[in-house]
Amino acid sequence: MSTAVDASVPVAEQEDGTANILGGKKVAVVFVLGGPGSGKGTQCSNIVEHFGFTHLSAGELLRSEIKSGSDNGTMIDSIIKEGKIVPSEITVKLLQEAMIKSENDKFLIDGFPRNQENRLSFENVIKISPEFVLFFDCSEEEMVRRLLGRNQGRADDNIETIRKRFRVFEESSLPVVQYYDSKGKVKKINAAKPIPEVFEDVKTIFQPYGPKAA
Ligand SMILES: Nc1ncnc2c1ncn2[C@@H]1O[C@H](COP(=O)(O)OP(=O)(O)O)[C@@H](O)[C@H]1O
Ligand SMILES: Nc1ccn([C@@H]2O[C@H](COP(=O)(O)OP(=O)(O)O)[C@@H](O)[C@H]2O)c(=O)n1
Ligand SMILES: [Mg+2]
Repeated sequence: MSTAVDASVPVAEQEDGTANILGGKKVAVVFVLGGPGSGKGTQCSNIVEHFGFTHLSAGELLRSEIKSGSDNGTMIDSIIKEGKIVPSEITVKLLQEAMIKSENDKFLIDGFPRNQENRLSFENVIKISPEFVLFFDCSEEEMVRRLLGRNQGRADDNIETIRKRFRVFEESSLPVVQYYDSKGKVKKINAAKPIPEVFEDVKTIFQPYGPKAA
């Protein structure tokens, strides 16, 4: 594994004194938040392509854990079908393993932290503070439309679970956004626009981190 520090990555000085070192390398983390269907995964793919980040979707990591038949799989599956949030120790461990395994030093962490427990667990275990939080703002009406049209065969993309996910987002995830906002770390994007227009706004934010290395 490369331990070189890429001086071109403007890793922010952290006011809490964390060094943002993981497995011997200095890393930059961006948390990507927004309601279900706001376009987090779609825009993360664009950011990977243009700015060379590694995309880690907490939801994808949990779904792989179910598919792998791990001990926790059945429990994770029922929590996701209920639209609830999986215990942080499971999700943080999956994120930590993926970050250590990666050669990259810039990570988009999509759909995490989804509650204050997620946030504190990441802070305590991984000890990395995000450069900033990218927040996709979109109406529920538009998000429902997108989720019902997503067609990825997801067990949680049905109207009953979608309603539950919206409530969890409001009650548990928005307080995390507010927490980071109080620290001046939130970059809010109007996610209701068409995909290319949203990406124009995203690009402006990521300009200091790119372009992707050849
Ligand atoms: N700006 C947009 N306008 C219209 N549809 C979108 C937009 N962004 C994403 N989508 C579509 O909406 C669905 C949900 O997007 P996704 O990126 O999976 O959202 P999230 O990860 O936030 O749940 C997908 O089918 C995607 O193609
Ligand atoms: N940090 C996280 C992220 C996702 N999840 C679970 O995984 C589900 C799907 O997350 P996701 O990020 O893939 O969903 P979208 O917002 O992309 O639609 C969530 O509704 C939660 O049940 C979790 O428990 N903890
Ligand atoms: Mg997603």
